[in-house]
Amino acid sequence: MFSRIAVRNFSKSAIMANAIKNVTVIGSGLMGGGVAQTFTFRLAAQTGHNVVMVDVDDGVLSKAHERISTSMKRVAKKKFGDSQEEANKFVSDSLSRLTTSTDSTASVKNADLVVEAIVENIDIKQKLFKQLDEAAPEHTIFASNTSSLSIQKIAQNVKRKDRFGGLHFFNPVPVMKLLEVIRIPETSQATIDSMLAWGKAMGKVTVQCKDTPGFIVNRLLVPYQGEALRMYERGDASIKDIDTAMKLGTGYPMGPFELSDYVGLDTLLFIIEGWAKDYPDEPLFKVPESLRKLVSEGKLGVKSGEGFYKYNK
Ligand SMILES: CC(=O)CC(=O)SCCNC(=O)CCNC(=O)[C@H](O)C(C)(C)COP(=O)(O)OP(=O)(O)OC[C@H]1O[C@@H](n2cnc3c(N)ncnc32)[C@H](O)[C@@H]1OP(=O)(O)O
Ligand SMILES: NC(=O)C1=CN([C@@H]2O[C@H](COP(=O)(O)OP(=O)(O)OC[C@H]3O[C@@H](n4cnc5c(N)ncnc54)[C@H](O)[C@@H]3O)[C@@H](O)[C@H]2O)C=CC1
Repeated sequence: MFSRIAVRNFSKSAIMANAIKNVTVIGSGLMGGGVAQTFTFRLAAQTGHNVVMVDVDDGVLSKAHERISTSMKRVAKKKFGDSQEEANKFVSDSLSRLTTSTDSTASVKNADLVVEAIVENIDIKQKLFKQLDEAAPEHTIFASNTSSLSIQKIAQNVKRKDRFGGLHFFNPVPVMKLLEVIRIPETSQATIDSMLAWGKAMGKVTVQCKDTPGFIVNRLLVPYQGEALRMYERGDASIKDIDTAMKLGTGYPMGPFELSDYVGLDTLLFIIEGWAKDYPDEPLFKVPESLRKLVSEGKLGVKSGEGFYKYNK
């Protein structure tokens, strides 16, 4: 009985995921590159899908493509250890379904799903989606990977609000199993079902959430990171000891300072500043001064070579 239900559920999601043949990922930095990598890897097993990876910066696109290609070769070597021929075929078949573009509007002309992962700026996201709304076919589903902005605000200038939602991935995307699926009041059930099915087809475990600040994970995680910074600022414990305590005391893979460096201190500051502005009475959204100082000094974490810790670039 259980297995019959499972089979029925699987085939329902497989059918819905199958309706999505062409996916466009806009923004190919840390997150978009990871999203495109995940989609390309999964698509290799499901013929007929195509991924377009878009960025305004040609250099970012070539780097992302190179990273995907290197990872793909590594995976192929593991998968087809003794057959170089099969490994090469796997890599070339997969990469033949991945194209790159610097033209956002042209890239959505055949898209069934668009995942936006551009800079965390409401004006730029709104402007992009307005252009995409005019260029994409009527059935295309739009999703934002925003960490902290309101999906409703991002969708403000878009007519297809019933085909708009959030698909929030986690860093590093190919490794982290979770995908948050976010609805706005106008999002249709068919859109949510397609997004859930797509997430599952991409190997993710999905959870659903309303369009509230930080959705599930960041609403809990960002205040925790803020509290760790305030604990350090008060002099209650050192950065290293707080990280050690949370790793060994709770089993987290990274302590709050390591994780902040990993996510990017500029990204973290941007999230907290935005919420502090919108919710001035919420003490958990207060901006920690030590965070502001590091960002003003250009110390952004792993990506800049220094944050709370130093890294070899
Ligand atoms: C800000 C937001 O909006 C939301 C967010 O993203 S919040 C941040 C969420 N992310 C986290 O909390 C990450 C916490 N950290 C971790 O889970 C782990 O430390 C980690 C997965 C990053 C690294 O784990 P680790 O075991 O120390 O790393 P490592 O042994 O190097 O790698 C494990 C595997 O992951 C792979 N991997 C690691 N980083 C990767 C990346 N960036 N891309 C692709 N693969 C990666 C490695 O290749 C390795 O694969 P194999 O086992 O096939 O060789
Ligand atoms: N950094 C993180 O850990 C996470 C970030 N996010 C969200 O993902 C989104 C992207 O973040 P990151 O990848 O970290 O940023 P990033 O800075 O690494 O990448 C953003 C990319 O978007 C490109 N871009 C900017 N404007 C564009 C436009 N109009 N059209 C096409 N490309 C454009 C930039 O050239 C850059 O390559 C943000 O909304 C962020 O909040 C979500 C989960 C985790």
